[in-house]
Amino acid sequence: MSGTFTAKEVAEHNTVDNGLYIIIDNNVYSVASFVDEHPGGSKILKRVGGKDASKQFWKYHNESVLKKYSEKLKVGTLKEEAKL
Ligand code: HEM
Repeated sequence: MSGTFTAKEVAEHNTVDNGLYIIIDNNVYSVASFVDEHPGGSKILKRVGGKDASKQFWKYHNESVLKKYSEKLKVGTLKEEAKL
């Protein structure tokens, strides 16, 4: 599954029930299936649902985490002109 999302569309997916999308750089991830296994906890992920979490992500992780989980969690990319 892969698509292009506006920031507004991502913002609509801000709960586990509707996919819990988060933006990291220009990519969109659906972390609903992952929240319960997130080593950093589910709470912190739910808090950034529907938002750009790039800053928080890079504070706690490195590129290898994205490499490992992208295939499973990435649902698309952010529409460039719609970036907040
Ligand atoms: C696609 C999204 C994410 C994935 C796949 C992911 C994955 C992981 C993994 C695998 C770890 C274990 C440590 C490591 O291997 O580096 C971890 C730890 C952690 N993550 Fe995430 N994470 C994601 C998003 C986020 C976001 C958006 C935040 C903050 C808002 C966050 C906060 C943390 C914290 C605080 C830890 C614990 C760090 C520690 O104990 O040292 N994560 N995450």
